[in-house]
Amino acid sequence: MSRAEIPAQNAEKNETTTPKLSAGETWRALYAHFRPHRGLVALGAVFALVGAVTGLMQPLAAKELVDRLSQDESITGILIALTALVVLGTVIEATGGYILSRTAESVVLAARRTLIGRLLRLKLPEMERSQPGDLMSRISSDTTLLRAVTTQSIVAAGTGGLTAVATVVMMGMMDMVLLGVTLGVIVLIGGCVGLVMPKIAQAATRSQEAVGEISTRLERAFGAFRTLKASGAEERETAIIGAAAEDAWRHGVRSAKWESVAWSSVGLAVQVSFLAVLGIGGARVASGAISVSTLVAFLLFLFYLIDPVSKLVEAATQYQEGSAAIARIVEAERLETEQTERTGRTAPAEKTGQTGPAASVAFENVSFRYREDLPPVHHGVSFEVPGAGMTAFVGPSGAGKTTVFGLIERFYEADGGRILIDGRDVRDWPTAELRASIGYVEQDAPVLAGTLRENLVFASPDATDEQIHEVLVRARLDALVDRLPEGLDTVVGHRGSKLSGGERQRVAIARALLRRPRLLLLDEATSQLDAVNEMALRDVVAEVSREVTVLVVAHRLSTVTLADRIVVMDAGRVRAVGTHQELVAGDPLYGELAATQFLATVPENAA
Ligand SMILES: Nc1ncnc2c1ncn2[C@@H]1O[C@H](COP(=O)(O)OP(=O)(O)OP(=O)(O)O)[C@@H](O)[C@H]1O
Repeated sequence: MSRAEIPAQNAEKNETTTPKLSAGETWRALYAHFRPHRGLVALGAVFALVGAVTGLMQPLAAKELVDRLSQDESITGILIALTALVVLGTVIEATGGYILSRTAESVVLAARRTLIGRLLRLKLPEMERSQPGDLMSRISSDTTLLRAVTTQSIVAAGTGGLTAVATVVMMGMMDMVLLGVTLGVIVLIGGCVGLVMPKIAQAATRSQEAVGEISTRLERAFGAFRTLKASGAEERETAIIGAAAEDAWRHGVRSAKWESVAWSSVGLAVQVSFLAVLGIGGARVASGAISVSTLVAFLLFLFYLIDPVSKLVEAATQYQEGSAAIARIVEAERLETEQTERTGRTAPAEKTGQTGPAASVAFENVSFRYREDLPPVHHGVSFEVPGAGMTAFVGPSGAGKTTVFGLIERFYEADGGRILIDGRDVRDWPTAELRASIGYVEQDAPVLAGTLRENLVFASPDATDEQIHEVLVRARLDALVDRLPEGLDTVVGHRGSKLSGGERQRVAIARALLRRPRLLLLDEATSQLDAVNEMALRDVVAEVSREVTVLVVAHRLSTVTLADRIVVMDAGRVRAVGTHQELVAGDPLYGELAATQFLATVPENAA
């Protein structure tokens, strides 16, 4: 993999490039995360401040100690006071540090919860535009960068600033000339630190983007692991993901470089001022302008200035990293979500053992396109399906059959016409209630990582063992469960990889049935099933359709011949509706499909 290929790879994920937030927007976004925790942060700040003040009193005690020593006075009292100050200061600072770290974790938790809640409610088109891996890295990696900026760095900036001012005032009280020298050095070097700050933010943004790219690529590879292996693509993908990791490393190193420039500037500022104060202060002691104890106290104050100045620099660098992360978090938060809140009405899935009447479905002149820049997929689709019975949708690949299901589920909004379920426009149904009435089995019959039981109860977590057993029998899965070493608690592997294609399909049907739907949408797998599996599936669907409205995107003759009615779709339109025999005789496209695509002859008992 040459370096030249990497920009091309990145070009694909244009849509996930971090937006630039203005300074005000960045601050407001960070403040929104900090706001709910401001009480605890304030408490942490008070502790930090008290700790700093006790630290600040130590030079005064030390000055008193030196003075008493030089005047041959007792130092016991002042020694005890100094020890108490040190111990107290340490305890207070440690408590403040704990409060702040705990609050920082709470900020991360709240940010993660919000993001998880929003991302799982994304509108489907938004999800299709995004990179799931990159979105995952925003939840896992970017949120951790909020940890410091919303707590420690705010407190560090506040307490550091206050302590620095107090220290400077005390230094001024000791000697204005030495203070002038100290501030001169600090301001000069501080200016240089200010120049490198934006570079830290830039490097942090790039680094986070590269981490997102790693997640995106990994998600792609793990999602098609068999294909990856069968294609012999391991090395290529390793190189691509490795290049993204290298990108993250490069920008991390760049950020570390600028951070170390900032830190060494702080060290330099302190050392140069220390030497300057020592030289000029020594001369002032020699000339009698100040006493030795004043010089000692001033040097101790200078020593104490290191901490607040370091805190200010640390706060500034953390702010740069936080601003990189917050831009990516804000972008994810701005993605459009669905309103799927539940209404007062109980959804069928929540009733115990009760199935409502089978739902009727009607499309009235529906038109739809997936995106403005894509051609329409439906050009005025109309059909009517009464309650119960089975309706098969057939047609050439790309005719718009699966899209019918996406519109019924309201994953997408139709651009024109109406879709009626039980005579009621889907736009007037509360989304949660609408979906609770529907069982949906996708074409690739997704089975989730976990146990068979977890898969079955995914859509109806309150299902009883009896209900589970009932659907297992209906989906002809009971024999499989008996065979499995741990029965329902057998782990089925990532995406159900330990099950056969037909078993996966029946698990998906069982899951949908457990929801006790009034309408079952079944997108039949295009892959061929063996005769036993095919028969099992056919029987299950036929049985279910006696009491539930079943719509099937059919790819097999065995399914089609079972249907009460067949809707023939072509290029986004319904061209004919009828039974198998009517259509074989009356519709040339159907006749051709029956003869070729279904790859089988009509069974003798066909309807
Ligand atoms: N999420 C999507 N975004 C953009 N275009 C899409 C999307 N899903 C499907 N399409 C396009 O819409 C058209 C209809 O797709 P649809 O899946 O409804 O066809 P189908 O009749 O079910 O096909 P098949 O029998 O191959 O499953 C196709 O041209 C497809 O490329």
